[in-house]
Amino acid sequence: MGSKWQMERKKDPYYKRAKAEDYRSRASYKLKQIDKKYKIIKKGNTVVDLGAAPGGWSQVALEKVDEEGIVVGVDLNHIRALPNENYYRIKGDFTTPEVQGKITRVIGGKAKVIMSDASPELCGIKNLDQLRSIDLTNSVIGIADNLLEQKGNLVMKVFQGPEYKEMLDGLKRKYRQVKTTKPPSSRKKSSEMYVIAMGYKHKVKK
Ligand SMILES: C[S@@+](CC[C@H](N)C(=O)[O-])C[C@H]1O[C@@H](n2cnc3c(N)ncnc32)[C@H](O)[C@@H]1O
Repeated sequence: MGSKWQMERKKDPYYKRAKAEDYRSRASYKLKQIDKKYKIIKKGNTVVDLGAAPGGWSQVALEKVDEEGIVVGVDLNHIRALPNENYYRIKGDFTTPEVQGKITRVIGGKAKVIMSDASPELCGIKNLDQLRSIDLTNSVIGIADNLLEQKGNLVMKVFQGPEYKEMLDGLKRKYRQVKTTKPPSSRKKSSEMYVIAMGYKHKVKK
């Protein structure tokens, strides 16, 4: 007998599908559903996957970019290797200049897509968790400011909190189009949302 969480997971259709289709995570379907709707990743793109372990989003991105593009997965945790020669892994904290420098060196220029499914480590204290979430979101937006090429796309997971609207307004000034979505594979009880910011314009000074 497993735990309640393990039992629920076994019944989850996306978990079963991920196992059957050889994806490392049920989260793969979130990116598939987002990309089907917004067409954010194209053949030949350079994609940076922030908070990539175990690698489900990276697998989907690799299918999309094909052999002509590259995907870089970054995580605090080890990401097991994938067979694709155009997949690069970086272990570390992407909020640090050191890891950001490594990403820049690996892509050798700018990225067409920055995506982040990163979740902060939650401690259960609401205010503190909200702050951690905002910090992580701001880091992802800052990385996109530095690494995205003109007309590039950003996809990131966010948790709705007090600064949510302000964050969206900030993105609307920098991107041609900003959408929010909760893909069908995102659990209803989770407060996560995904922001899709398309067509990066330029860095806007506050
Ligand atoms: C929900 S998982 C990502 C799942 C992934 N999209 C997939 O499909 O397999 C969130 C990940 O974000 C990573 N993460 C959170 N904060 C991070 C940070 N500052 N630097 C690097 N990775 C981070 C965690 O270690 C965790 O592996």
